[in-house]
Amino acid sequence: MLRLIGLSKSYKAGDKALSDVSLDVPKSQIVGLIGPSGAGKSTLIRCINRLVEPTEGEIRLGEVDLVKLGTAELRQARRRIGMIFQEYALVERLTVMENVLSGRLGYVPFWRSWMRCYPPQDIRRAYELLDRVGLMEHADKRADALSGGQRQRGGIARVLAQEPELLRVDEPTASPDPNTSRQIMRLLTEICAERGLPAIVNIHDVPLAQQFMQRIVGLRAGRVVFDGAPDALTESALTAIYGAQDWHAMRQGDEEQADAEADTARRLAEVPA
Ligand SMILES: Nc1ncnc2c1ncn2[C@@H]1O[C@H](COP(=O)(O)OP(=O)(O)OP(=O)(O)O)[C@@H](O)[C@H]1O
Repeated sequence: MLRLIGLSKSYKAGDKALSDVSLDVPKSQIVGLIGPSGAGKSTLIRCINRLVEPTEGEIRLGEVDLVKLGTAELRQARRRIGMIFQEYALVERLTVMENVLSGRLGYVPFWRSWMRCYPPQDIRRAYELLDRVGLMEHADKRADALSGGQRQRGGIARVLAQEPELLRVDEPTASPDPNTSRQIMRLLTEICAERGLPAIVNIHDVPLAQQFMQRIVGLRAGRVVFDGAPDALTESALTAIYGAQDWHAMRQGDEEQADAEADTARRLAEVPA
């Protein structure tokens, strides 16, 4: 369980990026964080493992307030917090297997990682994870030989190798292919349910968030202005999050994209086999 209590962040330049944010994310719950550019989504995600130091508030993971930890304890605690990035999911020149094993770096002695000599149980576990994300037959390929969606799956396996108690996910849906985005979201939601993992997902695609998230938190100018189930995200809630003008522009953009996708599908259907 993750508990944020009265979290605030002011950057040196004077911007108040977060104001008094309080959130509880119980086990297995996957929360979509939405909001306009500059609302504070990345700041919130980064504050959780103190990559950005909060100005005020508490960050409780289980019984521990991460804000109070010293450097060595924080390093230990960070192993329990997985981060999945949209880009840079894997180290390209390493194999998929080596990438997954690198999730164990925080747990094995330095010489083992340097020699790439991981304990047998870590290797067994890495194979299980590759199997779970559907990459078993790609284990020995270099990461740069994978498609974008496969790399994201590899990134998920690597984070799971870390045995996290919490997942933070940065924009998993920036993929140009909507099918890939949906597959990745489905995989993430299944994995959170299977492992009882709480997750916070920084997500720009509102319809996708509504489809896959159990709960949506809307930020605007560093404050939580919506916190509820996806079907409670009405026009007026979206206007409170994005502002009337931006929300209508976004919706129009979505409709244009849906039209373009339908048009492409129609054309493809017309092409003789
Ligand atoms: N390193 C920094 N130094 C100073 N101000 C910052 C820094 N990082 C972010 N900010 C400011 O904090 C506010 C929140 O930014 P943040 O990046 O968290 O928003 P966001 O919701 O993630 O935006 P986006 O969707 O565009 O990524 C913005 O006003 C931004 O200019």
